[in-house]
Amino acid sequence: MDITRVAIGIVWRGGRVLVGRRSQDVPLGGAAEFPGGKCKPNEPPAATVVRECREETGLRVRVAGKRHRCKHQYDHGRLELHFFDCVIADPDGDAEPRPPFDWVDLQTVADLDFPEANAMVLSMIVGSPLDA
Ligand SMILES: Nc1nc2c([nH]c(=O)n2[C@H]2C[C@H](O)[C@@H](COP(=O)(O)OP(=O)(O)OP(=O)(O)O)O2)c(=O)[nH]1
Repeated sequence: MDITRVAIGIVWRGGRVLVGRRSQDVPLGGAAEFPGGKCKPNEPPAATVVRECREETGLRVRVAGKRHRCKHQYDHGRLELHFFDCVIADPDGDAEPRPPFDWVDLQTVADLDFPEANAMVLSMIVGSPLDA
């Protein structure tokens, strides 16, 4: 069965992370989400996450490290999810994300309605935040 590779960024700044909301007309519509998306053929997930963060939030990020990898079966397909800790590439530059993305306190993040596949990574980041 086909598996779709997805790369997702946990973008940190001063104890907060970037969170958006999925459109209503896509799978998992209306859920909270970290920036990310599907990997293009032959595209390494670390490159996907930088590209998707730029496309979705307007911000340039760099990968600080791998955080978690898991597989998850949704009704809309089977995914292999690669989660990366990321930081703003230019720490002195503008870090105002494009809506619906916004900076959210880590304490608040765990209460949001993220997709099922995020459950493990959410407890990981709350228990062990990146100092950025
Ligand atoms: N962006 C994002 N996607 C997530 C998260 N958690 C989670 O299970 N997903 C799932 C939802 C989707 O099935 C998949 C991401 O695919 P997508 O459809 O958003 O990707 P994309 O931006 O490349 O979309 P497309 O325009 O090519 O359709 O990963 C998350 O935190 N962020």
